[in-house]
Amino acid sequence: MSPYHALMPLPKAELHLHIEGTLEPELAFELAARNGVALRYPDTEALRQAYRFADLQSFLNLYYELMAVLRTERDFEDLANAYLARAAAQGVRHAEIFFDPQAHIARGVSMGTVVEGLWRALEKSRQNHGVSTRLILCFLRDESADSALTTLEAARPHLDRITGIGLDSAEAGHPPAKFREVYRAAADLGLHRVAHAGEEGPPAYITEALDVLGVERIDHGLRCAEDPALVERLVRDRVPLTLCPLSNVRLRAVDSLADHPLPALLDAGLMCTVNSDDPAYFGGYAGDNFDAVRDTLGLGEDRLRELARNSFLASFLEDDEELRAAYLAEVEAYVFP
Ligand code: HPA
Ligand SMILES: [Zn+2]
Repeated sequence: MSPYHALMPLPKAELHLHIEGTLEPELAFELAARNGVALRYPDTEALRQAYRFADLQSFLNLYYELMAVLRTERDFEDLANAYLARAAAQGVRHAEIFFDPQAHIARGVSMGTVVEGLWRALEKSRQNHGVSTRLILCFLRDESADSALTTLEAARPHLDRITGIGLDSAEAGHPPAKFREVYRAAADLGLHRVAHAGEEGPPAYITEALDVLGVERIDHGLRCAEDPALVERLVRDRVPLTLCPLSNVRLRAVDSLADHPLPALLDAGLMCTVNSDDPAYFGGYAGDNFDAVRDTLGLGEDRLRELARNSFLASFLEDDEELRAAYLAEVEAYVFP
């Protein structure tokens, strides 16, 4: 990775971050010991050796397995605080954080434990870490549409903590339209809507997420590059893409970082952002992703500043436009080293 971390202080918002994907091996072992959960790896080094993925599914298998260590409110609080501290050290000023409640409920951990545990860290995040936050509840697209509706129902007592909904997990074979009803219900509740689309799934899933689910941002969206008419639409409507370059390399969505379409997507006029996805698994947090695209894709200062600006413009900060304006001013004032 980057020989030096020049872009760590560039102010940025992180818009594509799965909190369960920030579980570092050290914390996984600490929580396993605290909760008496057995892991099938002898130590952190052995666990790290398992971080070689052939595709999205092979990653998801380990991601869901390790969640077994998360059991109490305190565990979720500790997980979020560890992420926020690392993110702050990499210039993240605002984080919109995904969580996967179905994966926890299936293990007997309640929605309340997850949301209230995360909230303990999030409500003090500006004081403790200098990072503002939002929480986005994701539905697992390889579970049923009914399960998503039940999950939204379970979240109702906690909606004052939740800004929006998303859609993640195994994409291929699980088109966005499967979740039409729960997205309609979430819209009626005044929730923001995003969805993973075009990571492993085809460009048509991006179109469907926009047309059927009414999403405001596309998570990943990488494969839009295969459909020029879709790119034209995304440019015209200024639909933000939350790209995750290091994730794409680790999950083999691209052959190498040098082959990543980010420069071409920016040149096409798309509203791109750069994010970390599951940083404990993919080799880097937000600043690491910025450093990597600068070093490997040769993005210049104008493009890097544009990415940082886009991250705040695409964030769900419409309830605090003053804060968004302050962040945008920080981006414009930033002096590159
Ligand atoms: O990169 C991802 N893609 C889909 N689902 C996910 N859940 C966690 N990370 C991911
Ligand atoms: Zn993701």
